[in-house]
Amino acid sequence: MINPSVTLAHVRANAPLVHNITNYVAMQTMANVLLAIGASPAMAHAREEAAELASLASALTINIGTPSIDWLGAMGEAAHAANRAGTPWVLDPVAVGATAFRRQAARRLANLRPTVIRGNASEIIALNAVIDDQNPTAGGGKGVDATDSIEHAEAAAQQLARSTGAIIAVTGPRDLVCDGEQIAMIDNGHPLMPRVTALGCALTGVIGAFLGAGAEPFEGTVSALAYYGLAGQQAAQQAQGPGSFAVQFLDALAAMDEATVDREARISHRSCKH
Ligand SMILES: Nc1ncnc2c1ncn2[C@@H]1O[C@H](COP(=O)(O)OP(=O)(O)O)[C@@H](O)[C@H]1O
Ligand SMILES: Cc1ncsc1CCOP(=O)(O)O
Ligand SMILES: [Mg+2]
Repeated sequence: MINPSVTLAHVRANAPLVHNITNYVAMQTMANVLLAIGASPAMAHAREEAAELASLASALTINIGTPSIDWLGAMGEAAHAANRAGTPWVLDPVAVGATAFRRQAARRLANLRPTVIRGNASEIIALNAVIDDQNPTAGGGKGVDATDSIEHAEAAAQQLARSTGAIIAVTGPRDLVCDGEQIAMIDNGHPLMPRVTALGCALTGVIGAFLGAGAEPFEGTVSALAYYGLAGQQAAQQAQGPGSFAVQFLDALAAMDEATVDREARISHRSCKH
């Protein structure tokens, strides 16, 4: 039985420092989302300081949305520092199927033992293909957007969990979390969420905050997804479209009543099929 409110309460009480090496598009949205949930965000991608900051933080997130060679060096050093410090870290393989450069970057990072990997269905299918040395074009995706269904990504998520040792979170109209043995499905969320850029990237930060507040990785990831989706549902009730939704969404994350999360989280659990 997962109680999403427990970790939300820990985040609010402890304000974990979350170090993010994220993309130019997501930086401000992600920082605002982390502040709204009660965490303390820090964005830092210089190679000169990435490892030092990662070893101070409660959690690290690494996102390849706008990659460059310099940033990749910082990402690798930060991931190693997090591993040395026993700090949880989350990988967001944005648009990994799109280019050879992203495939190479994501393969290197996924092999550095991330605690959680979160992506949309197409990203998880593509990353699994990369790690498994399959056809590099496996997994559709249109740039940063998904073209595959969650159901279609289930086998890839399971295989990727087993090959990397990470918890795999696949997000979309429904969310799926897999640790290689068990699967949780989360049926919260709203169709306006993918109409605002960087809400997936910001969610990666929220997972980081939940783990940084001490949650066990599988439970913490499921809890973060349920809370986030529920905030999307609440925001949509007030919104006129994507613009006002973005504003309402921050307010909904901040105002979320902890008992409401436990009551309205739609989480189901089962074993993996194979
Ligand atoms: N069609 C949808 N209906 C409900 N929730 C959605 C939908 N698409 C995405 N979401 C939610 O939006 C958030 C970001 O997920 P997603 O759009 O898959 O990430 P990304 O931006 O990385 O592709 C998640 O909380 C997910 O549940
Ligand atoms: C549009 C875009 N281009 C490069 S990164 C990025 C943001 C992607 O954000 P998300 O994966 O949360 O939609
Ligand atoms: Mg994304």
